[in-house]
Amino acid sequence: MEFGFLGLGIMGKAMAINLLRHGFKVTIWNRTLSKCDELVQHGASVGETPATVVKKCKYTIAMLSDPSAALSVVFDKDGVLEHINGKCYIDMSTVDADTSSKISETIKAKGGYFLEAPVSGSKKPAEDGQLIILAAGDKALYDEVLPAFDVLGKKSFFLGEVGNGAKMKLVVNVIMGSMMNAFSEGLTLAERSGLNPGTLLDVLDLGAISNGMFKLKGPTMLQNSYSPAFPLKRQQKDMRLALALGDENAVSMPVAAAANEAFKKARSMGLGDLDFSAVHETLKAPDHSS
Ligand SMILES: NC(=O)C1=CN([C@@H]2O[C@H](COP(=O)(O)OP(=O)(O)OC[C@H]3O[C@@H](n4cnc5c(N)ncnc54)[C@H](OP(=O)(O)O)[C@@H]3O)[C@@H](O)[C@H]2O)C=CC1
Ligand SMILES: O=CCCC(=O)O
Repeated sequence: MEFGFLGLGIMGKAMAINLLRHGFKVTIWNRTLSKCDELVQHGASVGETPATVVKKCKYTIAMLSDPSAALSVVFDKDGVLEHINGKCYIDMSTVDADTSSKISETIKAKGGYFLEAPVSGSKKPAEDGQLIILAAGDKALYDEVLPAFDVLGKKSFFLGEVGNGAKMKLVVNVIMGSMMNAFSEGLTLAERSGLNPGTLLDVLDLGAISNGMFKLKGPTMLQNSYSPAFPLKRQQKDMRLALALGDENAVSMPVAAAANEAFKKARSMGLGDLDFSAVHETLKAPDHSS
């Protein structure tokens, strides 16, 4: 099975390498061409534009930063639409439902097939083929590409009409972003009140709120180490999109709104390219209270 792959950032690179390792043929494209070099070593071919990739491959996956990138790669000159007739496009980027629907409707109107399939799980699960895939759209296409999803993920969900995958992903990430802020406040409170925050991690891990994120990020946060697995600017994008979904559905989300403010503050401090756990740094501003 041959796949096109557009977008070789943290996630796209790991996912495309995984497909190559499992015997899929992969033709790649990335806006910054130099990022293709490493994948060529793994056996990938390079397409000059998104249009040439789609022309060559029956199936093309995209893993792009945000709604504006997802739209640009489809609608701009030399974009996906130019050769989409009869071809299949699977957008795994985290975007809002409106963006996904706009892409879907246009692709279908031009004779193509569309599936949205955002993922839960970060850099390591992407490297290990342990993502959780939240697909929606064309069910026949979903069934066709399951062999690839089985390589990329540990579990795939088919959620019905286009938009449901995007919404599910945003709901998951708004919970995650809010949890990260509560966790960060707790670590800081432990430290400032004279407790050993390492012991707090052990206590948390034994109780009802033990979870993978605390386990993975806690030790590195205590070392002020924020090598990006999930860049903070992407988490803030997801908070923004999830809050907009809350607006549309008249859901009051004060916890998420406060978490979003913390991520915005972190971005304003120049931390956007670090891991989203760097929101922890916002609590370290000088304290003039005493
Ligand atoms: N990192 C993570 O843990 C997870 C991320 N996600 C989601 O996956 C997607 C990718 O994330 P991630 O890999 O971390 O992000 P990165 O910032 O590492 O990669 C972003 C990718 O988008 C490309 N891109 C950005 N703007 C444009 C544009 N205007 N036109 C064309 N290409 C563009 C970049 O190209 P270039 O190299 O030229 O900049 C790069 O390939 C995002 O939607 C994110 O929310 C989902 C689950 C986990
Ligand atoms: O969108 C990014 C999600 C990161 C994760 O699920 O760990």
